Amino acid sequence: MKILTSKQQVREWRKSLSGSLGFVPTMGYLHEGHAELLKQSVAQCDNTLLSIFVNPTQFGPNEDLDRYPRDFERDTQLAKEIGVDAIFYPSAEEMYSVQTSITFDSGKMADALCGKSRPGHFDGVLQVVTKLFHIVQPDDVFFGQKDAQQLALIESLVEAYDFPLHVHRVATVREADGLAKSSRNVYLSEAERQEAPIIYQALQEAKELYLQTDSREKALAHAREVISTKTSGTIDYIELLSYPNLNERESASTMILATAVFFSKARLIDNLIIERVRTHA
Ligand SMILES: Nc1ncnc2c1ncn2[C@@H]1O[C@H](COP(=O)(O)OP(=O)(O)OP(=O)(O)O)[C@@H](O)[C@H]1O
Ligand SMILES: CC(C)(CO)[C@@H](O)C(=O)[O-]
Ligand code: BAL
Repeated sequence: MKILTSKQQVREWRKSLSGSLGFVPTMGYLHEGHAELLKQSVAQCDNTLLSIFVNPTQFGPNEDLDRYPRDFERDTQLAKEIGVDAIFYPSAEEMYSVQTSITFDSGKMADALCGKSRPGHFDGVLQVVTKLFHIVQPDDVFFGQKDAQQLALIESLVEAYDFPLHVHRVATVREADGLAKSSRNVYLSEAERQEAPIIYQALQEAKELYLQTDSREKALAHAREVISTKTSGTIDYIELLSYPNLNERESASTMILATAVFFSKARLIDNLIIERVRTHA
């Protein structure tokens, strides 16, 4: 497995390949969620590249850029076991040495959910993803449904700006007790880790309620009540929107029930996709 640290090395490696290239962008500190993305790429593509880059431009001034968990040795070992062909592991200087006045604006789709509480976050994500796609030139890219708003924005970027690649959606991988796997779960105290699975339980109950009653208000109130009474976390948002458009007013056949919850040192996100089957009398 090759470790590539410069854009030039990636370009040369890319040129040497035969067959298709699958690409899995990450911020490292890999877990089974990332492993699933990588396994799907290895199974479907002739070659797989993993990138590990904690992208500074998607972090707000008071967020966890400096303390974001890192373990490059362990990540390398896991990637090797899965059959990854190369890791792109650039420095921030390598990625951002060229100055430009051109900026990214994620627009309306970033006004909801995480975009609302992390202003500028998705502009940074789309900026780095655009750079990575141009450097790597993959045929297939793999993103997790856990970061549903990110996935929707990347799909929109790819479609609207004609990136010649296919975006694969990968279902959220969970711990045995239902907690969505996340690099940030390590920030949870023991007591918080015990109660964190309640987020997923609350979403499941609210989804059932929504399907039974068709009432957005009842579903959201239930999820809010369960999370606020049964965990010590503070709700950042709970929303029920159309997916992937993320529109509050639209009552679409595919909806997303999504939440973010602050614990003492971690902000966890989770969501469920709801397919509404219309029955005609
Ligand atoms: N539990 C999961 N199941 C499936 N995919 C996941 C899961 N967690 C992360 N991913 C995907 O892995 C890719 C890289 O995400 P990232 O490195 O930010 O991991 P993360 O665990 O989500 O970290 P964080 O806790 O910082 O959000 C993204 O496409 C993300 O959606
Ligand atoms: C897509 C990504 C690698 C861009 O930095 C990041 O937002 C992530 O890990 O989900
Ligand atoms: N997985 C999303 C990356 C971030 O929280 O910055």
